[in-house]
This record gives sequence, structure tokens and C-alpha cells, in this order.
Amino acid sequence: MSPSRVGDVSSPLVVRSVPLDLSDTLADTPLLDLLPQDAPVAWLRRGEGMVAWGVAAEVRTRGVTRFADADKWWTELVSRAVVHDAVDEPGSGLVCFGTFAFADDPGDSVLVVPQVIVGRRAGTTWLTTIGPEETTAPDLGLADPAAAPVDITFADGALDGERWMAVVADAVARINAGGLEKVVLARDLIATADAPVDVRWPLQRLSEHYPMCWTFHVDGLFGASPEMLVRRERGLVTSRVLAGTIRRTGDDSADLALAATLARSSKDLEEHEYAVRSVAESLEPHCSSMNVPEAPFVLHLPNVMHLATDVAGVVHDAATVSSLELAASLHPSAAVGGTPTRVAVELIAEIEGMDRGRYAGPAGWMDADGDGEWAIALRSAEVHGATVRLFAGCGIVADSDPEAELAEAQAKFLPVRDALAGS
Ligand SMILES: C=C(O[C@@H]1C=C(C(=O)O)C=C[C@H]1O)C(=O)O
Repeated sequence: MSPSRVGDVSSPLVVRSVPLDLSDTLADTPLLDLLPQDAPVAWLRRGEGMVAWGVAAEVRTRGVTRFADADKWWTELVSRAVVHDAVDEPGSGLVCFGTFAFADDPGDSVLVVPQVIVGRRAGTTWLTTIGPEETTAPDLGLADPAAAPVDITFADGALDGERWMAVVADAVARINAGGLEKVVLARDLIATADAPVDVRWPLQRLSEHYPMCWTFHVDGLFGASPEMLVRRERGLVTSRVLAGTIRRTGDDSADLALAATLARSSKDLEEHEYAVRSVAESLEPHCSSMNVPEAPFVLHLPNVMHLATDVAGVVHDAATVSSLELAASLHPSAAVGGTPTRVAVELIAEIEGMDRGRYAGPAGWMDADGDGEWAIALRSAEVHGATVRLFAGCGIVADSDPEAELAEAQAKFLPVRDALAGS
């Protein structure tokens, strides 16, 4: 199917990025406080990043070619654009934001170029305006505050806990029968409110409570992901690989002991090793040198702890391969698919019992040079009016216990679940 587009790509976009004067009080305002309710986009970590709104151009793609079609559209749009960038930071100038379907089919993926972007990095705040012709900079001001979701209730999605545990047990049996080593199985929860949900409400809470994660929203998909599929900036590529999880107890000293257990757990170390290997192997052809640490560290999040490895490399093909293409070549990593990838993805389609939509697909942004950041859309949900569909998954290996995996999935729902709460 051919991609559908918004915005006349044959007429060039005019883009202007200017630094915001630091004497301007808005230069210190939390970025989310500037974000209006209409068509909001967000990419935030530790108070920095970008908020954006409006649609200057957009492409929707599907199927096996969803990444390639989007990338081609972006390359054409960039080649025609007229860019005045007085900021020259990663994220200034012409930028698109995207979310991509997990599966080749079904699926709906999008790249969107907003009309206004406010970015912040290393103490510099800037404003980018994008339109079919030179536009006057909008008057920035505090947006109307987001309203809390009204009377939200949660229900099981495709499978209830019992049935999902049966699917996990089935996966363990298949792994023990040979043919695959790991498969990631997910489930969904459906939250229903009495009025359309203003996504800025959960975004505020996610960025506040999970500052070490990448809080994002593009086209209805939002979340706070701890996992960076790929970031490319000025020739350097990095990826944060997670796999191996333990729930937190709320007691700091007990959690430290658990972290030590996690770092020694052969089940988790093995699961982690699969994930690191899949990322390193996919990045290798693009890199002239790479650093793959031998042992993981423990990433402490408020709800869970993960084994984590930061892989880094120097790329030799930045001129011809975009960060989105890198993300496409890494997706689905063993963190969200399994090992071997093809067998695991087929098993997911066969037994998981739901369409993942854009959960566990790449979500992020890219600039005119193809640099950008693509997180894996985890700890995430899709909002449609008053309905929010939450997702969480777990890596299943030979000695996984269905009950423990269900508890782990429940813990992974917590960030979005809590962020939807009314206070
Ligand atoms: C699949 C998810 O998380 C992934 C699975 C993990 C695991 O099984 O240990 C850990 C982090 C993520 O790579 C999710 O959050 O939905």
C-alpha cells in the first residue's frame, strides 16, 4: 500500500530555529508547561528535549516497507526544505517525530513534522517554526493546564491473567522443545475514562516520576521508555539494551540485595546476553569501531530494576544511512522479539493473542542529517479519546515461571497506570 501524506511535499517547507532569549522567563519554564492540548508531540528526558505541536507535514506507512517508505519521504522533504538554523544543536532545524508499528502486519506507522517545536539542551532553549512559507514566530505562553482523566477504570485487554499465564507456559514448553531460546510475550490493559483523556496529564507525571526514561508522545502513542534502541549524534551511535528484570519492593536495602541477585542470576544474564548480542550484531556493519561492555549494570527505576548495557560505536555510513534506517535494522531486537528473531516473531503472532500496534516499535525523532533518537516504545499506551490501551511484556526463557512473569508484567504497567490516576 502506498504511504498517505499530509502537506504538499512538492512545495518546500521553510524552517527557522532561533535561540530563546534567556531573559525571557519562559526560557526556564518546564517544556511541558508550554505544550497546548491540540496535536501535542513530546520527547523529554531529565527536563531536556522537545515539545511540539501542529502538523506541517505527515506521512503514514504500513507493512514491511514502513521504515523505508517513511525514510524516503523524509529524505525528499529535507532535500527541498529551506532551513535557517541559528541554534545548531541536535534537534534544532528541521525535525520529524515518529512511531512505528511493531509488526509488519497489521500496523500503522507515522512520521510527523510539527509546525512549532520548542527544544532545550544543555541550558539552551530554542524555538523552531515550520511551514509552507516564512511564518512569524508564535507568541509562546503557558498552555492551559492539563485536566486529570475523569473516573478512569481498568480492565483486562485481550487475555486475562490466567489465560496469559497459560500462553507463557505454552511458550516455555516450546522453548524446552527446541527451536527457540527466548520469546517476549506481552499483554494489554484497557483503561476507560468518562471523557477524552488529555495526554499531557500522563506525560507530566511520567516525566516527573521517570526522569531517567524517555517520555514521549507522538500521534496517540505515549509512554516513558527506559530503553534506547538507537541514538545517533554526529557520527557516534549508542544503544541502551535492557533485558532481565526484578520488581522493586519499596525498601531500599532490600532492593539493593535484589539488585545484587539480579546481577548474578544466570537466567537473567542469559536473557540479557541474547539481547546485547542481537543489537551488537545489527550495528556492527555500520560501525568502524564498537564498544560492547562485557558485563551489564543494574538500572534502577521506581517500579523495577533491569540489567542494562550501553553499546556504543563510531559509524562510517552516516551520510547514506539515517538513524531511522539503523532503528529499522535493529527492530525487533531480542528485548522485544526474541531469539532467533524470525521464529520468536512468528510465535508472538501465533500465541500472544493481540495486535501490539505500535507498542514495542521504535518511537523517536530525526533531524535533517538523519541523526536522532529512537527509543523502544515500552511502558507505553495508545490513547483514543476516552480509551487508553496499556501494554507490558516480558522475556520468556526456558526456566521462566508464568506467575512471576505475570507479576513482572503488572509492575511494567505501573508507570502509565499511575500516570493516569487523577491526582
Ligand atoms: C517488553 C518489555 O520490556 C522489555 C523486557 C524486559 C525483560 O523481560 O526483562 C526488560 C526490559 C525490556 O527490554 C516491556 O516493558 O513491555
